[in-house]
Amino acid sequence: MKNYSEDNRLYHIQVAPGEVGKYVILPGDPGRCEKIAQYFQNPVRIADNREFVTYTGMLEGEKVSVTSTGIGGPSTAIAVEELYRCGADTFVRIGTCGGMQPEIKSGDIVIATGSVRMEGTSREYAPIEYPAVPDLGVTNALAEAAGKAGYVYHTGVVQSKDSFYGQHEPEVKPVSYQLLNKWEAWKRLGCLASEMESAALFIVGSCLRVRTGACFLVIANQERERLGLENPVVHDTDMAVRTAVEGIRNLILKDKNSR
Ligand SMILES: O=P(O)(O)O[C@H]1O[C@H](CO)[C@@H](O)[C@H]1O
Ligand SMILES: O=c1cc[nH]c(=O)[nH]1
Repeated sequence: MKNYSEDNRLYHIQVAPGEVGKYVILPGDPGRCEKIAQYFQNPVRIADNREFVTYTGMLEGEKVSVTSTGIGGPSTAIAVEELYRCGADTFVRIGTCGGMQPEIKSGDIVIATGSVRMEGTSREYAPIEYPAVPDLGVTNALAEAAGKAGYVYHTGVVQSKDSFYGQHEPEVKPVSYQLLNKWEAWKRLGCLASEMESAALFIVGSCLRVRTGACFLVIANQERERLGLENPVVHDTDMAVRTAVEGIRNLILKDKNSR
């Protein structure tokens, strides 16, 4: 495998093999990394290149890391591929999302059991018939963490797309006929929320045969807005971050017990 780098570091994330743990938390926003790393013991900043910021520390005696993916499938796929080459094999995305069903409220947590592949990246890895699904063990560990903490959480299918503004202003786009009709279909099929990275994460994970999972903070819900229901905007990602960190802790403990 070619690193395209003069030293041992992977080209985009600028991390060298061995500098990350097997367990990696993946926020989209680089600004979220330091906050997440504070939940680790002895966190060390490893790299900061483009949208990819990485810290490594310890949790339950295991090396764990956090690397930001930036927005969207292409940079998420790069982060996962390069982290895998550095030794990671378990990936948990923590992101923000917009609710799609009336019962999904701002401040709730959504845990993905699958993702609609309305994005381009995953098509360069697997035929569209193949489902974007996370690992069941990782997903259960996240649900257990959210439940134990007493958070309001929902499990179900989320929609991954490439255009944030295609989600929020579909009517002014030249392809409004497509965006609006598909959004309606996803809603009728019961999609809980919309975000931009989980389909790529799950499909790249399937290709690499590694474990993936994803949890999200619902920041708002345009469908509640449309129905005239209360819809405040919530920005504090702490509950979703804790769900990811405690989910990883659950997995570490389970993995140790099954060795
Ligand atoms: O909060 P993050 O993890 O970036 O996730 C969501 O927020 C961004 C859009 O605002 C997209 O990346 C979307 O998936
Ligand atoms: O509505 C939203 C909120 C966060 N991220 C998205 O992709 N959409």
